[in-house]
Amino acid sequence: MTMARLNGSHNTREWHRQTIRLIKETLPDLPVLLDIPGRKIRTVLLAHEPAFEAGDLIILTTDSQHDGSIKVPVNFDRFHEFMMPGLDVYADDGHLFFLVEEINGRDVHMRAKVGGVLRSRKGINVPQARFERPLVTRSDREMMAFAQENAVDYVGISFVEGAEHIAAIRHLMGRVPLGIVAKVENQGGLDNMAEIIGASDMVMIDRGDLAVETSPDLVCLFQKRILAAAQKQKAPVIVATELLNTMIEHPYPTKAEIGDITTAVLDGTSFLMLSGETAIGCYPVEATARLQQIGRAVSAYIKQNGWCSIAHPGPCSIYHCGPQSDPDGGWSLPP
Ligand SMILES: Nc1ncnc2c1ncn2[C@@H]1O[C@H](COP(=O)(O)OP(=O)(O)OP(=O)(O)O)[C@@H](O)[C@H]1O
Ligand SMILES: CC(=O)C(=O)O
Repeated sequence: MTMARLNGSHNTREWHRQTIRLIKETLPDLPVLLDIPGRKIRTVLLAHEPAFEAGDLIILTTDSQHDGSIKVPVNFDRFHEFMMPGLDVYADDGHLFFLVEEINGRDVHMRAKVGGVLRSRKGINVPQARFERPLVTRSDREMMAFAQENAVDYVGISFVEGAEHIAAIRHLMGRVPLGIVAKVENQGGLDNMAEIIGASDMVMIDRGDLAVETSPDLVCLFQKRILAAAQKQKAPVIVATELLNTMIEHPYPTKAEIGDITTAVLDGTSFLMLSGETAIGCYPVEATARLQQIGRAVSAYIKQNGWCSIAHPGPCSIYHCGPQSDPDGGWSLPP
């Protein structure tokens, strides 16, 4: 493992504090990346996580009194103002989707298109809506102070759509600068990828949100474009999400997942990131080892055979396989 990523949207502050301390005690040289919750809209922590069938009515609300049993609150209190009948709403990286039928005060009535369970703190995406949210929220400020207090190395910033957002985050950091990982996860991020790459310290291709916000069918091509743009600027990139998704439940990956990792390495990714596999999966250790094994094997083959679509391939390990890496494969992290 060459970097540990913690997601500030899950678990408690105390859990994060203790986990950061544990990482620093155990692996003092391992960089820590903390994702700041940012502008991503999510369900809140629910006492009741509703299960439903296709065709059932589900109500999202900005009335925080609810607990999920009748209505499901979301963490953006103006959400209802941007909703209208006919909009598509996606939840949980697009695994669940709904059609808005009616807005009633703070409640958004939606018809489920597929069955499932709407769980706590799952992302809510409405690609057709343009939410007016400040670049930096109150919870971002608190989380940034927490990141600085706990001396993490990088913060991950969601839904970056331009250099202005990165500048606002740098300003917020003041005298305690941390590395900034810009998460490219919507059309705005794609449109402005060159300036985002230039302004940040590293870019993350967040395939979960990016797929829902744009097109799941084209996300692999978007990944290639971002990787090519980053190589032009010699900037490091993290490819994230579903690399070994079946290993959440099974001890072995599919050939398609191995192919996905191979493509990312061939296209010059600097880091490969697991998320659900290690956050909630049954095989976190196996998934981590397997990712490293595949990355190393692919990098070694590329090197031996001089067969690669990029100029300077380097060996690969988890989170780490850089075209711009040194001859031993050690990616030098920006100070
Ligand atoms: N502590 C946790 N408790 C429950 N589920 C979690 C926890 N941490 C992560 N998950 C789940 O694991 C999966 C992958 O986690 P990931 O960190 O990618 O979160 P996410 O909610 O998709 O947010 P992001 O878009 O910022 O990555 C998601 O389905 C997430 O809900
Ligand atoms: C990792 C992440 O934030 C995503 O895939 O959306």
